[in-house]
Amino acid sequence: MALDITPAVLAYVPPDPPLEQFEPARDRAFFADPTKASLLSQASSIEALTPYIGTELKGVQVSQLTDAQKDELALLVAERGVVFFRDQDITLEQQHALAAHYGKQDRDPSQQDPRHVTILGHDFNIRAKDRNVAAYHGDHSFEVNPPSYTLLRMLRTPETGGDTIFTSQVALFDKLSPTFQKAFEGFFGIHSSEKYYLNSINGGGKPRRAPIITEHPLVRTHPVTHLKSLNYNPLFVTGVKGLNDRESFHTLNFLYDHLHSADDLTVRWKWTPDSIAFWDNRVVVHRAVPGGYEPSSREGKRTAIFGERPFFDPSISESWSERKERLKKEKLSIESNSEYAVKTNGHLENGTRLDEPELNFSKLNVV
Ligand SMILES: O=C(O)CCC(=O)C(=O)O
Ligand SMILES: [Fe+2]
Repeated sequence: MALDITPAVLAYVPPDPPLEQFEPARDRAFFADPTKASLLSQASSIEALTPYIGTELKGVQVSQLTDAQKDELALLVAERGVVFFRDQDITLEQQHALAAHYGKQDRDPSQQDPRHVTILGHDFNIRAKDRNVAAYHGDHSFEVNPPSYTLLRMLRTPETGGDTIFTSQVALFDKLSPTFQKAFEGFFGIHSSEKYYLNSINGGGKPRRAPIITEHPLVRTHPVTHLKSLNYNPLFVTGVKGLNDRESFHTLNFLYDHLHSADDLTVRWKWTPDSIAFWDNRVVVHRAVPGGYEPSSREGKRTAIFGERPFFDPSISESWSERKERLKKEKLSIESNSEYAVKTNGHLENGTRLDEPELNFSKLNVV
């Protein structure tokens, strides 16, 4: 395999240097009303698709959101991992404008218009190949500043097939034993774009940047929710820093198993034309389900923005279960505090309940 690809790499010198680390603008979720009243009161239905991840909003056109609603959507995405919409009336330029609201757009070095990535249908055997979008991944996790808010809009979809699966890394961390949680909190994953780069070159592409290898904490703190999340994906994480080869191999195998047996922490989205998935790429991994449909019947456009450099700060972070426990206790002790009660037990005018204490991290959203 190495012999097949080496000559192509040697023959091609990419024009651009790697991106330097930068400080992104403050996460827009910090600007949101924690109750998200403006966004949610407009929705005709708010459906949590699974307990841990994924909410579908109906009756909302993302192209029509006010700036306040866009900020509230960021907070909802950060809390629920991924938010879905159907029947959206939005142009590519409007999609770019929406992305730009959230920060500096991730520029994909392999695309003609690097502001977005064109996603096509996938036709291969998921069991035979684990080097592409069928492998669980966080988009561009090898970047120094990997993407945070990421939006995929499907223009065309097959009648059946071509679904995408999203899994919560917050929940994946939470389901580890306390002993593994502690151990992993000290680890750094090695994220590499080498395979991605080689695939691109071997597919006839001319990526603008050389491959990069970046170390990121294996457990990260979400800057807004302050929840602890695993920061692993099998497509780009090639090793664990400081472990010897066998230790690294078996640790990655464990993580692979942990992720691939997490049906309970996962949502599977069936696309229809003009539907959207908007996810927080910092705390969610996803995979495309390939095969069984005509690839040319599927096309999407993905936009993303650069997030902060992943960090882990134990002094401000909690696991999902710790958060739930604390909110339960605090609620008991400050039940008479009406402001808090509104934030954690709000009801929409139309009667739809939106509290779910574990989904409401309002106390930390305002730091
Ligand atoms: O094709 C898909 O379903 C997912 C593609 C993907 O990985 C992405 O948009 O980041
Ligand atoms: Fe992806």
